[in-house]
Amino acid sequence: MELNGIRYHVEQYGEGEPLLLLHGFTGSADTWRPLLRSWGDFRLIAVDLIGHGRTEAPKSVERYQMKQAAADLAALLDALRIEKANVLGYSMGGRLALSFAIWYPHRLRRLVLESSSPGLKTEAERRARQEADEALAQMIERNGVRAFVDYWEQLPLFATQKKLPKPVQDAIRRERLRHTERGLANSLRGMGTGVQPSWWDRLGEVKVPVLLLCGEYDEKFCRIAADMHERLPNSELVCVQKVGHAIHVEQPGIFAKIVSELIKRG
Ligand SMILES: C=C(O[C@H]1C=C[C@H](C(=O)CCC(=O)O)[C@@H](C(=O)O)[C@@H]1O)C(=O)O
Repeated sequence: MELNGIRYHVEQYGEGEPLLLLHGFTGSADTWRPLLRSWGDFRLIAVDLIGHGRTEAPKSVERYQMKQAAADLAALLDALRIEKANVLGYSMGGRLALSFAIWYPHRLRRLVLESSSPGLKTEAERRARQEADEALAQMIERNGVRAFVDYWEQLPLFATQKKLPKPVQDAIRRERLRHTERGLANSLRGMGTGVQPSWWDRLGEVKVPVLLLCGEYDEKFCRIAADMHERLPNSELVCVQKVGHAIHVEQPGIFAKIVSELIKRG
């Protein structure tokens, strides 16, 4: 469907409480496929975010900015005639979900943030990250998606995924390889961790119930989640044991159960 001039790939499953699913960097709506049956009593809306998968990857970096991507989500809910939705974001998708919560609080029922962050606290951190992400974007454009995926999947953040069954690892790799150089490079430049607004000082504005999820072995994002938990007025922090960054991949059953319980809690 077209949202603010961009052709988005959107998948819908089931009926009931609307649950908007936002994948991470290098992900897509396919990220959530193993979980669809677990959430059969929700109205699931899974999108390929801008520059990812089957959604358009425009040339303009500005079009990927958080403000625009959040406006696209509001347009998506309008198109689906959903006034308020539960929004679940993983990693980059969580940064977008939180940005949506700040800019469109009246469109939100509950928020689930898996292994995510509100951006970076200081201008110095943001500047350094922007430079690192620009270098990574240029590497993608110079060496191609396959070389980037080879590098990306070796990050310590994803070390625990090496213990997953080979077919699961292969599915993650196939999903990552499906993107274009322009889509990934411009996603980093437009909505990367260093370029997005920092929400650290505005977390007090998020009044809806927030479920913060992190994986025990993902120390960095567990520290971020604990800090967010201190600042959010209505949040719950769950540290899922014996998993890393991508909880929904490593323990899909536990992940689905925790999320379902939050949404059904009313
Ligand atoms: C490596 C760091 O940051 C990246 C890590 C995770 C985020 C993500 O969406 C990865 C999803 C995946 O590959 O499974 C990504 C993002 O938020 O855009 C970050 O760039 C780090 O150490 O901060």
